[in-house]
Amino acid sequence: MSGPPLLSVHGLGRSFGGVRAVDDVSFTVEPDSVRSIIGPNGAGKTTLLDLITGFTAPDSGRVEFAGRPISGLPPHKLPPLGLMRTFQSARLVPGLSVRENVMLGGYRFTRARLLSDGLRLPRGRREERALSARADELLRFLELERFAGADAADLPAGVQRLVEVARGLAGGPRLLLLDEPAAGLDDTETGELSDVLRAVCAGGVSLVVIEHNIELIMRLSHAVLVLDAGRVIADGPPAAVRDDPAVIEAYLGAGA
Ligand SMILES: Nc1ncnc2c1ncn2[C@@H]1O[C@H](COP(=O)(O)OP(=O)(O)OP(=O)(O)O)[C@@H](O)[C@H]1O
Repeated sequence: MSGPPLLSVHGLGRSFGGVRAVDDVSFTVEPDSVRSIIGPNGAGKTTLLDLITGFTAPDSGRVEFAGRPISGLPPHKLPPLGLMRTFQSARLVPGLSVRENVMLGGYRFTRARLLSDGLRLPRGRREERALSARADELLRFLELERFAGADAADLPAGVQRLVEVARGLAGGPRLLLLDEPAAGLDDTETGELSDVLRAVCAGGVSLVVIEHNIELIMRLSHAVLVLDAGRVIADGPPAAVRDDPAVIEAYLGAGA
């Protein structure tokens, strides 16, 4: 890991009424790394992701991605730059196949694209075939090809989470932000997810992972940011963060 950071967050802040949800948060994501964000419920983790990806406007601070300012850009401008995210709530689309769900992650909603799709022009069909081929390639990479034609809603939670990762990769990001990818998974499924995320990172995609599963965080991360009540209370390698008394008191508890 060397060179300038892939993502730089400087002094981000946002209040909702009287609640300072994110308070002067700064951190970086290095190329080819996994950066985790942990903290108690309500610590501001999802709001921080929303501020980085343009879903919520910050009231202070700025963000740079790959050396260019991205503060103020609307969410749909970020995937073409190489920044993708998944959502805690927006899961796979039921009624669509796994392949179709993955293809959704690769669409570029430009005006020209909507026109060529709407009119069924050759360009639209060509892009459709390219997206389908890319989806199959990703499903092979994640060893999910046997599920390609299945209805996404019929799959076990562990497989659905992996398909969400595939969908996040479909647009060819340099950085993928994952909001609680292990939510609802058992130990075996979490282990599989961990292997997949490692392989994704080794393949040149950096990750930001919000998670409550500390085992996963410790296994996966190069650096961990800890939030409490909107503020950074620790930032460093996983082992140092785990042993930090402030983190133990605010989040991990005596049993961790
Ligand atoms: N749109 C909103 N309007 C009002 N308050 C909000 C809004 N979004 C977040 N908050 C508040 O901001 C604080 C941070 O919430 P956030 O969801 O970012 O925390 P979190 O760390 O992601 O929590 P969890 O682990 O439970 O997902 C909370 O007090 C929450 O109630």
